[in-house]
Amino acid sequence: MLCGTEAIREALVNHAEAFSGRGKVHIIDPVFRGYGVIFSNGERWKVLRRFSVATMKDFGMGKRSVEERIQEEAQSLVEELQKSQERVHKEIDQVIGAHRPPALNDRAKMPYTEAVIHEMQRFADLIPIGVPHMVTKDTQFRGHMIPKGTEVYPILSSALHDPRYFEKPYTFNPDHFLDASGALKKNNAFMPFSVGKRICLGEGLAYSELFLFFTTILQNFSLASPVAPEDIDLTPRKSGFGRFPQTYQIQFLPRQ
Ligand code: HEM
Repeated sequence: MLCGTEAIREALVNHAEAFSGRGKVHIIDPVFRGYGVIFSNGERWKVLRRFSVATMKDFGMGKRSVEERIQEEAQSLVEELQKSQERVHKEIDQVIGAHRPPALNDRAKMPYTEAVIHEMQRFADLIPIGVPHMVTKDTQFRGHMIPKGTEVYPILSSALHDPRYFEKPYTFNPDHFLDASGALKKNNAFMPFSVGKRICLGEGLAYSELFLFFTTILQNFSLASPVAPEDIDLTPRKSGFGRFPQTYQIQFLPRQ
């Protein structure tokens, strides 16, 4: 188990090649049988990773077209949610007028929104024990000899709740990602997508979606809960390989 920000970074970034193997996930392995970019190893993984990155680039990842597609998706989600309140909307449209959808280059000017999204990902801690790695060769690490083939779990939760990097690790607080002047602050322990050679391949896409969906929804609605805030139970429904939240009721209140 790799616990804590430094241990995870030292292994997955400083010894990136040695720790780039994929360990076994026993309930999933019989399905994937070592195929697919997530569960493959060696030359097969290298080829698949290069192929996947190239394919995503061909499909326009990081280009304007993907941004537009996500905006459309976000917009249609908003439209779904707005259907029952069409009258209110007409009124809003007449009084306020049409708004342009949020765009990715707004991010730089929205440090607080960015901090909230970072904090949501940190607090949600979706993949607490990470996806197992495997050392590809005998490796000296922090005075220990780790034999080739050893499975290594980067405990992402230990970084996302590292008290040396987050003042109140178990409290939702966007200030964790803001400096004194209100600018977005990089935090080395923020690694919901992991780090190093096997870092999530969809990081850019997932983050773009989170930003565009979140800002599009909040541009159009205020969110509320029918339950008093102090009665909301934040204990996850299940916590194992994934950390699944409970089911909540949420109110989308169209903004005036
Ligand atoms: C919020 C959403 C997501 C989170 C939190 C997340 C997190 C992760 C994590 C922790 C890993 C393991 C990294 C490691 O082995 O150290 C991973 C791997 C991976 N993710 Fe994601 N992911 C997300 C969305 C996506 C999306 C949208 C895609 C596809 C477009 C994607 C594709 C992959 C792939 C292909 C790998 C395996 C990379 C490899 O083994 O080389 N992920 N992800």
